[in-house]
Amino acid sequence: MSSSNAAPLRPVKSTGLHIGDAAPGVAKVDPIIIADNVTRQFGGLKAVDVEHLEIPRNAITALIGPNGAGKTTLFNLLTGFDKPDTGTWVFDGAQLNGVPAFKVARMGQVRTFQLTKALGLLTVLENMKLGSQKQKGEGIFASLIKPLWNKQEEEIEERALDILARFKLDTKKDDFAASLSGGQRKLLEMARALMSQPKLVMLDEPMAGVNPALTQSLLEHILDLKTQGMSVLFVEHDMQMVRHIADWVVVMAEGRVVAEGPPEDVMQNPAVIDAYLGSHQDVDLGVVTGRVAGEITPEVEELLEEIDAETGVDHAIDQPTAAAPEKDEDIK
Ligand SMILES: Nc1ncnc2c1ncn2[C@@H]1O[C@H](COP(=O)(O)OP(=O)(O)OP(=O)(O)O)[C@@H](O)[C@H]1O
Repeated sequence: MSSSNAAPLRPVKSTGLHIGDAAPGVAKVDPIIIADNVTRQFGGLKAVDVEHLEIPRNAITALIGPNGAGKTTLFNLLTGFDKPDTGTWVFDGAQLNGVPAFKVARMGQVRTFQLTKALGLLTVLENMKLGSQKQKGEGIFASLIKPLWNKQEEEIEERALDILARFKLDTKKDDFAASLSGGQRKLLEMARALMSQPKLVMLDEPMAGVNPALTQSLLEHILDLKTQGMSVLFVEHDMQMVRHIADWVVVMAEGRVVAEGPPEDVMQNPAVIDAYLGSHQDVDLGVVTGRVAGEITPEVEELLEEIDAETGVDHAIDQPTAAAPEKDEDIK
């Protein structure tokens, strides 16, 4: 699956990811991350207390849980941006605890970052180039051999332009990143992460602040990562998105993993429903975004009306629509 011009399809879910009953800490058939006894304490508060967790390879895993559950802290630990009090974890066969963030990224585990003010002052293309790893010209000896880094520079630019075209950002390549809309920034953050040719992409709330006009496109790109052989781990509060694209869901509460399993199972768990799902839990986001054919139930209509009221955009409800809306009408 590639561009948003593709006919709307239900995402192909990966199944058979685990061994035995789906319960917290369950073993995976082919894990890309295996974590053990990872804890992180802030004063008297144990923000993360994960006994055992395996993240499946070449699948899309959602990390959900209420505010303060420890999701971001766990992300920070796994990516080397914070140090645990205890614990070990292996990424793609290599011990990663204690490895600093830049090395973690070089080993193929990247996370997206919000565009900071400083990065906003660089162009879209410059941002992309910064995302690439192992630049030969960075070494002292290599930097003296001009043809070597010239060639590499060309390769990096070519890859950047190719990825930008996929994300429909190629026409913006010379614009300052700060001039992009909120949704386009989210696309750039993801595009930049792909510059390092990662094995695992970690996304922190990819849908936060994104208008429904760009939701479909973002979903397609995340699904596309799996098609290309990558693994995805994302934190998200939008349960429709989780239900729609996640192959596996890990639920955290008070630092611990309290449930895990395929989304349809986890979301039938009454405790999970009560604690974590919003008022629109029965609405299929795919139908709302026009990605999949589906009944326009009163709930879907209600959600569309809410979205329209918030954005001032009139969403036609002829379902399904084949192409993603061209215009990005982000909420600011
Ligand atoms: N640097 C810090 N210093 C002190 N306490 C912290 C720090 N970082 C996180 N915490 C606390 O650790 C707990 C877990 O926070 P964390 O941000 O990981 O949760 P979360 O699940 O990502 O929440 P949210 O969904 O709101 O982003 C919270 O109680 C938070 O206040």
